[in-house]
Amino acid sequence: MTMTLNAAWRSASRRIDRLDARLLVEQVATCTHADLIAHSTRTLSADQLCRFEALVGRRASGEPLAYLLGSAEFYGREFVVTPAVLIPRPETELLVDLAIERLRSLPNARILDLGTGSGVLAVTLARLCPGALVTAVDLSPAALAVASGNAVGHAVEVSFLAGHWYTPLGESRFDLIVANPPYVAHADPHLQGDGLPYEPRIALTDGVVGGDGLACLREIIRGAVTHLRPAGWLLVEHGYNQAAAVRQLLGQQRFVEIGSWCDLAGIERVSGGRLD
Ligand SMILES: C[S@@+](CC[C@H](N)C(=O)[O-])C[C@H]1O[C@@H](n2cnc3c(N)ncnc32)[C@H](O)[C@@H]1O
Repeated sequence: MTMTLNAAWRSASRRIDRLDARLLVEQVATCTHADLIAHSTRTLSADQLCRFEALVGRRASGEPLAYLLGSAEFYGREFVVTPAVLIPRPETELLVDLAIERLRSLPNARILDLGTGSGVLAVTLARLCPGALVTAVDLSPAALAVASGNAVGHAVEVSFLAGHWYTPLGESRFDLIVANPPYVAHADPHLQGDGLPYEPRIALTDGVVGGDGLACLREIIRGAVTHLRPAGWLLVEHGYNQAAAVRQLLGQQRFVEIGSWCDLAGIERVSGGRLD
């Protein structure tokens, strides 16, 4: 059986979001949106149709579109994503904005990205700050393989290290540390919904039974004091209801200019401070 691109798109739009259906048709037919409009009577082969139906079925079951497409957009650039990495979120772009503001006067800054996942923060900062020296750490070797592929794809150099937060870094110190660590509490019901069961558990939650989700943030904030250069900045992403707790953690260490910043929805999602 074969089907025109347009018919396949319309038929899938009855089961999944129309835009998702369009992107999946374009993926299977290896065509652009313009091709889809101009050549909508082109047919999908039986093999393509079979692959398309399988993808639509997976999307209808809740599998995130980014894993089906194998890519996601972050800060205006495309990144390869696989189920080994968290799908980058728009609110994480706020971390980039805040980092860039602080790096303006530091053209050769040393930057550390903790929990790099797909490498979106490390790679984006390396692209935007060509003189910077960027290091990125993750516990997951599979995530690091995706991240280093993204660094090659975006033609930047990042030193990727495997290990637990600061452990692989020795005594190195940085001008700026960014981190989007796992911060969803282990018992949070959101972990069961909206595509999250498909994402790596290690990227979402610290796994502490009965915990508040802040175990990784506590460790990162404590360790930053010995891995920042004087006057260096730490910027961390956190949950929608964790800003006050994170500011308190920063206040317990030698941080000044402590603040929280809102995402586009007006929710405090990034907090940070400068080492005194
Ligand atoms: C929320 S994801 C962030 C990924 C990426 N930075 C982003 O913003 O899309 C958190 C990442 O932290 C990593 N991670 C979890 N525990 C870690 C640990 N103890 N040490 C280093 N990385 C860890 C996970 O593998 C995951 O890639």
